[in-house]
Amino acid sequence: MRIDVVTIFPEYLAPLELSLIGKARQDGLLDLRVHDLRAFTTDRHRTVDDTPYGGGAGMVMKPEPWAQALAAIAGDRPEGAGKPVLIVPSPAGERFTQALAYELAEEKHLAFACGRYEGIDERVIDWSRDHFDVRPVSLGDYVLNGGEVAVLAMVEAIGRLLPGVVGNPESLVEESHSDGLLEYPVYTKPSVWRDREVPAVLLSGNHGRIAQWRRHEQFRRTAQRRPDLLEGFDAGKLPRADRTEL
Ligand SMILES: N#Cc1c(-c2ccc3ccn(Cc4ccc(CN5CCCCC5)cc4)c3c2)n[nH]c1N
Repeated sequence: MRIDVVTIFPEYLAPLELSLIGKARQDGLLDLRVHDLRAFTTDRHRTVDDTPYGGGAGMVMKPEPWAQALAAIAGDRPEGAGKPVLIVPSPAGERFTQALAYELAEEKHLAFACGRYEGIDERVIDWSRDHFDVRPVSLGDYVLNGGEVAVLAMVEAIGRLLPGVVGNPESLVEESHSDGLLEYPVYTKPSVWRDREVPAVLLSGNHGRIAQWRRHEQFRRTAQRRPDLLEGFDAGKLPRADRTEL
């Protein structure tokens, strides 16, 4: 997969040189390119923002540098390749979820437009639709200062789903949200730590009972912390022992 990121703070994306994503880049599994938006300005002050039409606080990102940067990305593609997906982090976007991460992990080419200030001139989004499949996406219901933190999270969530990135693909199967539920609790040595014991079932070696206990813990935690995830969940799919708890 190729990923392009356009930002006025390229150094904000440095953490993507570390750990699993960094190794995926070294191994050629992920071609991640970070572009400084200011490289696409033409004035001596490398201006990327201006005052908002209609008044209001703050500044808005000028359209032309964005069009130059995005055109360079859209134009640098194999002949006949389909439109890349352009993800525009925004508080007004569709919610980023594990399901969306799986969907985007299937794409060959993603681009991310990291806005700052009060956002990007809306005409850029409209113009981009001729060159990209444009997806405004929100990390969550709170306001950040720009799109870079969202891109760090999204690239990690998407990148770890790519074949070969995570050592043991099994570990992708039982994580939170992969089956619509929160994950079960995990423990390691010592079996007694500061007078706290590991649940005995985990020491039993009975894999059937361990699996049942873990499934129950997923439902218990989800009901307690994220009951919204259980709305519309088909309780009929639950093992009988789980139904009483919900
Ligand atoms: N993903 C994601 C995000 C973001 C995010 C993503 C991208 C940018 C670009 C700039 N900002 C800062 C910002 C955004 C909106 C406002 C409100 N204004 C009100 C008046 C009309 C204009 C907008 C203020 C400042 C961003 C924030 N925040 N939270 C998420 N989950």
